[in-house]
Amino acid sequence: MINVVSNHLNNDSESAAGNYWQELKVPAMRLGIMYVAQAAFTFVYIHTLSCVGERMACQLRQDLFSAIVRQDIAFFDSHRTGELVNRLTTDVQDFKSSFKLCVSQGLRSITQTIGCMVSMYLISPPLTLYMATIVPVVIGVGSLLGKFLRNQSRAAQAQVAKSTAVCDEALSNIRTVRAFAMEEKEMELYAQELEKARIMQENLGMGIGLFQSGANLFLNGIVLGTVGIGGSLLSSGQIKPGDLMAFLVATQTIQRSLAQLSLLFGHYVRGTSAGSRVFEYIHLEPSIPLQGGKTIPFHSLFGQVEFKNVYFSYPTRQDQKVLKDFTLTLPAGKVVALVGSSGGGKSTVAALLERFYDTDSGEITIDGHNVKNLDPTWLRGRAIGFINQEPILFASSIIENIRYGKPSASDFEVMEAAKLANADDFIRSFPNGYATRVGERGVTISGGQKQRIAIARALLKNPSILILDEATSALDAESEKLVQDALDKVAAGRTVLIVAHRLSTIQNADIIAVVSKGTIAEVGTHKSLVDKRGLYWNLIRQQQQNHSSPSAGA
Ligand SMILES: Nc1ncnc2c1ncn2[C@@H]1O[C@H](COP(=O)(O)OP(=O)(O)OP(=O)(O)O)[C@@H](O)[C@H]1O
Repeated sequence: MINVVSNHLNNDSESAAGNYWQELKVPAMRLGIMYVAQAAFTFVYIHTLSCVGERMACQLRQDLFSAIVRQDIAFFDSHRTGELVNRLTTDVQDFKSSFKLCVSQGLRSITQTIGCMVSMYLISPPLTLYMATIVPVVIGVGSLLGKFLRNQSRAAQAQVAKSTAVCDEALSNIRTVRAFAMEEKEMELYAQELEKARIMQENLGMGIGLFQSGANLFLNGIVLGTVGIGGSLLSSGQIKPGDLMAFLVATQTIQRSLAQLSLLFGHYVRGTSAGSRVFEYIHLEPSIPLQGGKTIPFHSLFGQVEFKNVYFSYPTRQDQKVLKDFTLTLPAGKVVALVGSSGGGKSTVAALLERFYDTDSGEITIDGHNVKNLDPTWLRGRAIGFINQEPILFASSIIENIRYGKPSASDFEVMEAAKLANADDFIRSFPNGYATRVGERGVTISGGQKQRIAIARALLKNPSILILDEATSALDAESEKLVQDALDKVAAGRTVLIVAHRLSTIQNADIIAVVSKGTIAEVGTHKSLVDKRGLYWNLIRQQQQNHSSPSAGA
């Protein structure tokens, strides 16, 4: 009996469950489809936003880097590397994060607010009008405060960049820091700059916090105001209780959305000020463009250089006239050496020929063409070779460092250039030969070896005009002979401008010009200048005394 009842009951409950399932099947499936669609939308939305953000950051970094690299040398005289790197990294990152956050959360809050406003208007136009008059006040106050906080944010970000610059400088020059036992001092300096940044960021945080708490108070006031005005409309029968309830729910949703927006405000402030720091350089036009202008065909380029009444001050130090009425001719195919006391302006002459800067007045011509009318990329990339004898090597292989002189050069051409520069033997003596990687600043090879790699690099370019900015640091006798020998080979058949610091190396120059206080004081050959017993003769005597004094003392 019990079994029968229980079977019956079971049959009953099974059929009830069956009916129940039949009724629920369609809505449950709809709900399931909705959940899957929601998951799919969430995925598409997050993925799309992430793609847009990353592509934007990547593009911004590319644009910013190419804008920075294009800037005048004067720009780099007044901006520290660390600050520039900070814009490329931290500022772009801040801009991207704020953009993603503001778009994802801001869009939701704004659509929620608009949607609720519409339904509120449908419920009660007078109450909605009251709401609508208050929202512009919030926006107005927000914009004013936003402007103030954006300036604060910009200042704080600039300070962060300054601290990064201190850190960058110390790490880039770690050998000097170590040699002078300045680690503690550098740590202190960095800590000081960081501390300033921390205070500025905290003040900014306080400003944003004050704005948010004020906005919250204000928004809660709106809800209270709605209750008050709604109550009076209710008592006068202008609104039904159910509608007032619905209106209040919508008001609270708006309040939550606007509170969410006020939270986003801090990110918006940081993002826009980071963005303006990024775009400031992207929109900055250099005064000396990289491209544009005439080129002289290789076969008709003789390399006669003339400086005519050149006056020049560095843009960062306008009040100091570095060159004054500087006039000098470098005949085609001849070697001209600039000598003179330190700070006289010799390296400046070389920098002007490379058009790192433009003259204030006067002109510099190559085969009669003003360098201002020549294509700067052609001028620096093809016409002029620059060998700084304290060269910087890139953190890559030796072969790539030499190929920097002509990216299209074959391995054979690179090796031929290295042979001419007396570099092939020492490069092959390394276990990895030409594939040997040199350190970040080429620190894994000696000074003389670095110089010969730099000479090979310039040789590969095969320029008509060569500038040799002589090293101030002396090499040992053997190394110096190898370097000098390589230089003699590389100089043959070209117009050469030597910025000389040691007079012993330039006695055979065709012309020696003594630069003093930004002008040519004497010019002639070694013999004629020695016979003259003037400034050049004095310089030689000074150097001889300097060289002989240590041995005299010994
Ligand atoms: N980038 C720069 N910005 C501002 N002033 C500079 C810059 N480079 C050099 N100067 C200044 O210009 C003057 C000439 O410098 P320059 O390097 O041309 O002299 P130099 O004769 O080559 O000296 P040295 O023999 O010591 O290398 C110096 O007073 C120097 O301080």
